[in-house]
Amino acid sequence: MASASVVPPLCRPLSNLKLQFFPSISRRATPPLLRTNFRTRRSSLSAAMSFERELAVAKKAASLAARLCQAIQKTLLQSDVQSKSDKSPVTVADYGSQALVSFVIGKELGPEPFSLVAEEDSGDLRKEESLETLKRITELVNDTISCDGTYNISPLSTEDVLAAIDNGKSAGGPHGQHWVLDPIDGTKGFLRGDQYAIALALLSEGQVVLGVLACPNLPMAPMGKPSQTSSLDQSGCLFSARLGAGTDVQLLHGSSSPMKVNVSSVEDPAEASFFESFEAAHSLHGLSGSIAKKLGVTAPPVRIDSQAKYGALSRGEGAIYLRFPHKGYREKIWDHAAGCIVVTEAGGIVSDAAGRPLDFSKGKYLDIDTGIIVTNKSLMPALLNAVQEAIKESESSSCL
Ligand SMILES: Nc1ncnc2c1ncn2[C@@H]1O[C@H](COP(=O)(O)O)[C@@H](OP(=O)(O)O)[C@H]1O
Ligand SMILES: [Mg+2]
Ligand SMILES: [Mg+2]
Ligand SMILES: [Mg+2]
Repeated sequence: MASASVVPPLCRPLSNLKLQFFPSISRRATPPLLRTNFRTRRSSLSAAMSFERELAVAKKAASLAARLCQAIQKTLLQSDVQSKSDKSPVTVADYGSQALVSFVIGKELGPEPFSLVAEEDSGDLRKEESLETLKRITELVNDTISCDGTYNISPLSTEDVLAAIDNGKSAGGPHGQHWVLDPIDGTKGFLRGDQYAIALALLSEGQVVLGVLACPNLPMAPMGKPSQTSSLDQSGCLFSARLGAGTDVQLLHGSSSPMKVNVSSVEDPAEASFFESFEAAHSLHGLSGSIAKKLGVTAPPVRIDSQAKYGALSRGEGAIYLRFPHKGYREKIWDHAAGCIVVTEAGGIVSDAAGRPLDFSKGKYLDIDTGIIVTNKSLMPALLNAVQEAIKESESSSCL
């Protein structure tokens, strides 16, 4: 475990950086109707159908969690901790982020319990040898809340933090409403100082109805094109999407207005570029290469970590995302739920390798055929053909 000295004092760098762009969701300003439980809310058509308030809560939660992750990643890079085999600072960030998101949802939409399907649980943290780590996480969570200033509460105890993390134990499924959280998606990218995302979605009756991706290291200016305004490059992006309402992007921290985004309209594969995982262990780079070749894509793959790939695609950067895990790997819903709605609301299509839409209603795993492919409506038919041919070829060559 890393020493307490690597934990940054959050208040100092963050004290003047309150989340000023969410004043509308302060508890006091919330109409009483919207503070009732989910079942009651569903009886109010306008509130139930729009999910506007839930989206504002999701943006607030993900942004606050991003604050904590950014502070930890900065320290990781400065102190070179990422080169050690001990990955505990990441664990601290994962737990802290999950606790914060759970805390914000509970504060904003409580007091009734909510259902959260999340990646982390508190099992290891409850062990005696983890007490110092738990105290550090608690301190980080309290610092982040107090620097933000929205919630005037007494500091959370270690038990409060454990309970907030364990809110994420829900199994999901086809009925009711379930928040779906990946507190840090792209852990390996986070360690390298590369891309990662805080990914939060809401499932209602088995369907993803909203999603946000906080991408602290993804600049507002498209990759490879530095913006004229350096502050734009420093903030990171917050993507948000609501069913039927499109996808927006805005600065992760700051007061920019959300801007509507659309996926690429490229129709000629020769002009398309494609994303895939940075980590070869997460996706078969050889298979994507042969698909790209069949399709006529000439640009080399763009390899980045996390659901930042979905965010980048939603704003028209690149035209295709290919993900083919090694045999036996089961995809989890928190790795795709937010990214999926961010892309589909921007006009894209997300499917498995057989062309079926992803089904988020089956619990924490996605039951998918072979892989996940994402592109625009024009390219999808040709992409599906190329995918199926390439898979057939790779299967027959592995039988030889
Ligand atoms: N063998 C494997 N095959 C496919 N995905 C894997 C994997 N091992 C881990 N992952 C998932 O890949 C995610 C990162 O995706 P990407 O490669 O696009 O950055 C990880 O999310 P976490 O970082 O949240 O654990 C993890 O859930
Ligand atoms: Mg993940
Ligand atoms: Mg994760
Ligand atoms: Mg993980």
